[in-house]
Amino acid sequence: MTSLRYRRLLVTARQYISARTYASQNFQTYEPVNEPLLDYAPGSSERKEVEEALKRYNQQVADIPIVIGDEEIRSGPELFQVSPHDHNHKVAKYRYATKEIIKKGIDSCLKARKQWERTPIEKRADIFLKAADMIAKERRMDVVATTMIGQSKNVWQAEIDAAGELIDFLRFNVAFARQMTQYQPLSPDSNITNRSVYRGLEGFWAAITPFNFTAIGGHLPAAPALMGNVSVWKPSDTAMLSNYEVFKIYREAGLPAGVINFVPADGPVFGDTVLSSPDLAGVNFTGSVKTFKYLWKQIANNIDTYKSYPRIIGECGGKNLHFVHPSADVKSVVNGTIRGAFEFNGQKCSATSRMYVPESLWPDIRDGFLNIHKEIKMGSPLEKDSFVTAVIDDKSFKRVEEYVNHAKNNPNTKIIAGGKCDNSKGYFIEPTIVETKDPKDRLMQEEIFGPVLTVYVYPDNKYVETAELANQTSPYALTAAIFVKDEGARKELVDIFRDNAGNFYINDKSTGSVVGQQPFGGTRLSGTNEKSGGPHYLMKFVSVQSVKENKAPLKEWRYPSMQV
Ligand SMILES: NC(=O)c1ccc[n+]([C@@H]2O[C@H](COP(=O)([O-])OP(=O)(O)OC[C@H]3O[C@@H](n4cnc5c(N)ncnc54)[C@H](O)[C@@H]3O)[C@@H](O)[C@H]2O)c1
Ligand SMILES: N[C@@H](CCC=O)C(=O)O
Repeated sequence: MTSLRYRRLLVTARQYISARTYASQNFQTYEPVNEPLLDYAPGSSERKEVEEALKRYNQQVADIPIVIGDEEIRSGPELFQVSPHDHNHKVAKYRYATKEIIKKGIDSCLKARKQWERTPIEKRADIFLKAADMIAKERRMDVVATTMIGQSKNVWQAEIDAAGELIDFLRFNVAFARQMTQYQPLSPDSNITNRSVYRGLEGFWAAITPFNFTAIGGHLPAAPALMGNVSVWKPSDTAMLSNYEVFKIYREAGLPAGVINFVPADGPVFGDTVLSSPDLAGVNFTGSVKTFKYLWKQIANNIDTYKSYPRIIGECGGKNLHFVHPSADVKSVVNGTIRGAFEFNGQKCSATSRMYVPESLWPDIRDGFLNIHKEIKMGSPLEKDSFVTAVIDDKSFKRVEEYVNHAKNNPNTKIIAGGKCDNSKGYFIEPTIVETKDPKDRLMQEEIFGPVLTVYVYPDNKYVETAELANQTSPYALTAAIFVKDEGARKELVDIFRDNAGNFYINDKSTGSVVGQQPFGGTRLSGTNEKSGGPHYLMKFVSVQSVKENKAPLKEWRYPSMQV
């Protein structure tokens, strides 16, 4: 049997086992495993299925409604989501909710809240386990194909995101919810029972989601819902198609109307409306620092209008680094950096964006980069050998192009590979590698969110000073990676970068966190670091009530010390 066939059989067997896990376990015993990924090799059944799904979605312009409770609303001017790799191709039509419609969404949440919050967690968990199961099986190709044509991920990247990661979020959260709610306080007096009641929050959540991960789109409203909360979900304009598929799956899995309301809207109109509601319970946001700071300031401005203190979660950008020590393994550095910097065109919050390389290794690392760079194919995600595709939209294209032009025109920077930008058909930016003489150049400090990697070459004997400089260069602290074999240097570098990254990698790339394995989130301006994909994340969505119940009559009002 060929190793490929063997691997496929293994994947199918694992899927069967994971499906059985759902069917035969309940909330109290459910133990998830990470969803095995399909490889979509030529000739495989999944390759055929995804091609059929792509054909289906490519032949239509999906008409996406605003969904409030059970009502589908299609009023207002039409807007379109296009394929980033072919911007003449419309994939979905949608409209923005007005202020009034957004308020209706809030009302719908508040109406649904009481019953949902009182629904036993086992029942809520069942719905999300069913949704995970549907995504793992009959709806897998829908979420993968819509992520490919709408967000321009190639099939492998779409599989990791829209299938693997989303399924994992939904399943692992169930086990995390059980672990978290198992805690009960002490009751040492036999007449007294103490208990913790894990309540969803009063009011509603605003789930505001980014374009770059379908999984994050689906996760941000689902996690609060699992814990008994309700939300208005504002998807990103450029991830509308895949996010609507996910929303429909939740409803088909049994999520009651109004628990999550699907509300496409203009960002600021949505923000201003939800943040001025007295019933705001919290904001679950992932996106840019600029938007997050705006939301935080608005909440501060409105603090006197709220019935409670809104909880604020914000997972934002990064300026993630690879720090290479002279003892590093060159091949790992080269392969890890190409993946880290250019997967999904650098549009990952964790993308490798700056790099520090010792002089002694730079010739080999540079040659390694240039050799791979010649082989990288940039093109449509529907062509199976495209590694780099198009950035998400015109705004993004212009922003990244501006950074590339800076690299071209600045005396301290030199482009050593890539540098071409072409938006005639799609928003294509070549994977670009820049060498800089200035370690504080803006290319080393600012989030670019595109396929641009900047390298600073340092003298080998200055690795401690250079690492300290790297730690202080950017306001972000999301992910960082060190490549080092020398044990003493490893310890020094781990210490220097301790506050520099919420997710830290040793001899591995700065991207690719897996639910349940590397809980994710950054510090400094990168976010509030709630660690999605880990057990502590769900704590944000519960408001614990401590209950003391006394079975003995209260016989005395005097203190023992007052007795005569
Ligand atoms: N740390 C993480 O876990 C993580 C994960 C994914 C993406 N990101 C970050 O997200 C960013 C890319 O995503 P993006 O371009 O979609 O970010 P963005 O900030 O432009 O948009 C995020 C969401 O906020 C909405 N929005 C914009 N202005 C708003 C306002 N005034 N009020 C309310 N909502 C508003 C957008 O419409 C979108 O739905 C990058 O900075 C990336 O690093 C972080
Ligand atoms: N989980 C992702 C980060 C998501 C941000 O865009 C990773 O680590 O690659």
